[in-house]
Amino acid sequence: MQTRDIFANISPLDHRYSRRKKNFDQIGKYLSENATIEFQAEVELALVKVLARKGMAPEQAPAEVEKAINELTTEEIYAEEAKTKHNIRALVNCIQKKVSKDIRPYIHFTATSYDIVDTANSLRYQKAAQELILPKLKELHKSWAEIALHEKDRVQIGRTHGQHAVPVTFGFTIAEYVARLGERIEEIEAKADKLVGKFSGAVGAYNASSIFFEDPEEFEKEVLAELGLKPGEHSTQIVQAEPITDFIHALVSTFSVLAAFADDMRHLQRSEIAEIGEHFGKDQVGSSTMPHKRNPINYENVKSLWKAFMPQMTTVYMDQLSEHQRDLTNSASSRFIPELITALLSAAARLTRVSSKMAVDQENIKKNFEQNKKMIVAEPLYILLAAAGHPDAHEAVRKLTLMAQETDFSLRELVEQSQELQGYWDKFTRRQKELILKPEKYTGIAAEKTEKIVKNWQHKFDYDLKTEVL
Ligand SMILES: O=C(O)C[C@H](Nc1ncnc2c1ncn2[C@@H]1O[C@H](COP(=O)(O)O)[C@@H](O)[C@H]1O)C(=O)O
Repeated sequence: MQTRDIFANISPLDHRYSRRKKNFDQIGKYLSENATIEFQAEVELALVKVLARKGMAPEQAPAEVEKAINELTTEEIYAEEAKTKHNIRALVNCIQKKVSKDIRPYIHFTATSYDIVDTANSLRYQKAAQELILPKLKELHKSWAEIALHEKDRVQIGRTHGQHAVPVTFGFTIAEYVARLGERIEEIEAKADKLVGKFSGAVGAYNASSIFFEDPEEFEKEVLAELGLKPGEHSTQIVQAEPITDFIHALVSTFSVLAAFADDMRHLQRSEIAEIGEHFGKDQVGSSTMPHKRNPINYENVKSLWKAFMPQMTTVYMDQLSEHQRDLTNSASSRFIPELITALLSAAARLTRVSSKMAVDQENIKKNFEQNKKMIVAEPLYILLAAAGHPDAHEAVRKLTLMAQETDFSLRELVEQSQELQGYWDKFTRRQKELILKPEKYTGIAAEKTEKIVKNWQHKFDYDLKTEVL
């Protein structure tokens, strides 16, 4: 077996959930180990650029450093780390070896390792959010908006506690997720914008940079501005932990929305419910032993990935604690954040694929609705009786539902058989009576609300839908 074979990798994210996808190179651009080092080198370059601009480093320093970092390889840095046992010193040494003697002193000048590491991470996560995560999630969002709009009028039984409750529409069911994902997308956008860098040295008091700069905070701002970042209000050897914690929380809670959707859709695929289906390829196998099966494997995969990565949030919270001006216990743990992001991207891509080919079984949605039709109107009936002056409407209707369960009569028929209740019934308007006689009309404003939600997000995210929102 060749060592470069992708199946030699340990993480299933490499060989199973991302690498085989055509966008892996793009993911690797921000989340791979090569990217980690490239972004760190980019921060070292920004420092040299500012030093040269200030006349401290030779004029040609940025060009030389840029050339040097273009030639850097991850392998050589790891080989150097094997000697130094310090990854950032290894990076600095490798850059220094590639530039002329008079430029070497300005590599990493006044910096501590985490001026580089934390700044580079904020930068790559911010870019990953803008160029990778947000577009991918918006694609998924659009596919859900399409379904919501297309299905806005399709009456479906609403379920609470797994029991038939009162009617909604299938579009409304999906609109919940359009709203929840939309709000999370905005949250990711906001939290990515708030990621910060630092250039405040080994304990955050600008000890080294204040030797050379009258206003070291201004110098920090200049270096970070080269990269499009800002500093936080305070830093120690590391940036304040909260901006990255909030950013990852936004990602993980988004992942939870995806998992909740997947779980709901999986339940709607149960044999007894069968209201939707996953597209099934003609050569696809459902079960190795039961040839008839069509399993909701995609939804199950998303929930499973979420189970693997959602708990990582606990680690992120633990990384908020660092002793005094820092300890290194957040170092190894934070190296797994790219995996969490990759898993989220994989789940989003999978759900987009499945959602855009979702099969909605109109017959079964109707059949399930009809199943309990006579009970569904218990709620409007009791409310209308109360509004018509019945002193104990809830109890009266509860008794009717028990009778309805024991007989073939509908609630309406039982009302008709009771002189007392019929008296209240006669006070109902035509429209109110219709709600009891035709439970499928008892959907509240499900369709309008669906349309409103879709329209809101279509406007915000500026995408076209096949089904027009008027
Ligand atoms: O600017 C500095 O370096 C300041 C220094 N603190 C350190 N800051 C940043 N990195 C450091 C530090 N110390 C070690 N290392 C190196 O970090 C690497 C940790 O590797 P891993 O545990 O795999 O994540 C691994 O390569 C470690 O060697 C201090 O003494 O405060």
